[in-house]
Amino acid sequence: MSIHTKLTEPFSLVLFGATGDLAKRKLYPALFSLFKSGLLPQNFAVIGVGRSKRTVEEFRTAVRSSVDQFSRLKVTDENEWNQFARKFFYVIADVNQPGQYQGIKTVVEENEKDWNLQGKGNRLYYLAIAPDLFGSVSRNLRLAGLTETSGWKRLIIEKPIGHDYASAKKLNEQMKESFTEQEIYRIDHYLGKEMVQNINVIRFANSLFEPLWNHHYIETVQITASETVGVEDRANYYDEAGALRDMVQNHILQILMMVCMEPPSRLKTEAIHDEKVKVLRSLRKIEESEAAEYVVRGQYRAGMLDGKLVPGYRDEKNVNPASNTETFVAAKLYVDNLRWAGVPFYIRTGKRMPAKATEIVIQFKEMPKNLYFNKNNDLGPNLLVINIQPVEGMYMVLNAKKPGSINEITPIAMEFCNNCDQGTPEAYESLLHDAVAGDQTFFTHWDEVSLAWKFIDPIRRAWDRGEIPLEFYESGTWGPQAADDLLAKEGHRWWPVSSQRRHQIVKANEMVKM
Ligand SMILES: NC(=O)C1=CN([C@@H]2O[C@H](COP(=O)(O)OP(=O)(O)OC[C@H]3O[C@@H](n4cnc5c(N)ncnc54)[C@H](OP(=O)(O)O)[C@@H]3O)[C@@H](O)[C@H]2O)C=CC1
Ligand SMILES: O=C1O[C@H](COP(=O)(O)O)[C@@H](O)[C@H](O)[C@H]1O
Repeated sequence: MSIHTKLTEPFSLVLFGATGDLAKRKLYPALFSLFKSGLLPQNFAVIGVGRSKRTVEEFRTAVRSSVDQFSRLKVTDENEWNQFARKFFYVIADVNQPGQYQGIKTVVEENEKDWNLQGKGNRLYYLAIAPDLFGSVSRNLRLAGLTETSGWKRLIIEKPIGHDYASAKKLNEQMKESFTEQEIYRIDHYLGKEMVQNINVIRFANSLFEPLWNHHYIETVQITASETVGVEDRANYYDEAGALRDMVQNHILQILMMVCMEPPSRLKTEAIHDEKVKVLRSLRKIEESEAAEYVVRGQYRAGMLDGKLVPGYRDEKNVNPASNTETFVAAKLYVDNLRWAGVPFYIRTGKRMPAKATEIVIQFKEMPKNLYFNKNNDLGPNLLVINIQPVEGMYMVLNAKKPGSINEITPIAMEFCNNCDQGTPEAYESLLHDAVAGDQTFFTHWDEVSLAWKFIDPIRRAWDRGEIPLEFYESGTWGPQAADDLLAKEGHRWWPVSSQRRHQIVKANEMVKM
């Protein structure tokens, strides 16, 4: 649903994890931006839950400081702020204690009474807490009667959903005891990003691209999600998870599905999910014995980034000094269906790389080189680059005549920037909006989660057996040499990321000649 659609139905948002990092950095700012944009209904309430002792006033003050610090849209008027702040409540509760849900119920019911909606309020339960608590919260919500309403009830959960297929399945079964699949909203925040949502439009609304979007015309597809940050203060989670579970199982595979899916029969949630799931079903399985051939894992060492020396992963706070956790993954994937037969999809993601960039490069097949225009061996392939972040947009690299020459070729670029002139909604704004609106299109279905784990698990097992080397890369570089070799074997190479070159016509010469 368009984020510009005003939400009109009253609702209660019960936010577990109200004192946590996600709430502070993403959720309160997103709620405020939605409010400030006039998209929230007159009647809504946010009931924060945590064990930390806070008065309602203290909680509202904490929400204010998170909005001031992180919100896309800023508070410009104290009346506006007071109207927003009045919607926030706080309940001290340990989610493992069923008896402590009564306090939550009281606040929810009081608000619903004020809105003349006794017994029929709409309720959104957001679990911004560790996944091992999801089962217990779902059960306790039901035991406390909080799932009994003739309005709608929905459960939003965050990743990671388990650490492998078996644990994800168990979690899912626990949640299913209280919520149906249609009521469970699994967040993959990449699906809330503007340009990820734009992939379908770029593909299916342009007769320029749609006929070419297959193995007849596309040589390779590259998906890069690079970060400059290291593990930061999340080592307790990350050292267990690693990049394969943290980024590939969810965000990267979601992007892959969007790039590869067939046109849906209708622009409806079910039809889109069906097509995405078919991509995962066609994804060539990588057996444990093949992991070394298809996947590279790396870990950052100390190095220079932005002119500063940064420590190696094993020296980071709370990381096991002998850790073999991967902070980088590169892989060669194949989608074995008629559209994509033989096209390699190269993916890479890593921390402590030279730039923050999420990009998709569609590399088209080259023109026959023996024809007219390749005298100087300077005829490069056409590229379509979809910039997901930080710059949102796309550009195409084409070939044209060098001005003044006879038949000399020069690469040229055509660029579109989505967020250069004005900001676009943050992923969490869009996702919160859709969850309240009841639109599951950009949330992940259980089939997607389960198939993604089934794809990842054998690779993980191969690594856990320790038979495949962990490659090291210096911080501030594009990963280990093995990641370049993976492509070189197929006669390909990574295209340099371009999104650092903000608001600048792309230097296609550099792109093509590097
Ligand atoms: N932070 C991020 O950017 C991202 C986070 N996520 C996911 O979001 C979830 C939350 O992450 P994050 O905010 O970083 O985690 P934090 O550790 O910062 O916060 C955890 C929250 O859980 C609450 N909590 C923990 N145990 C209990 C309990 N027994 N009863 C009640 N409340 C409890 C804490 O409140 P209190 O201490 O007051 O009890 C706190 O509010 C996780 O699933 C994470 O994987 C996903 C993507 C990005
Ligand atoms: O889910 C996660 O994503 C972030 C990267 O998100 P982005 O929106 O900044 O690209 C990553 O840093 C984190 O490790 C992972 O858990």
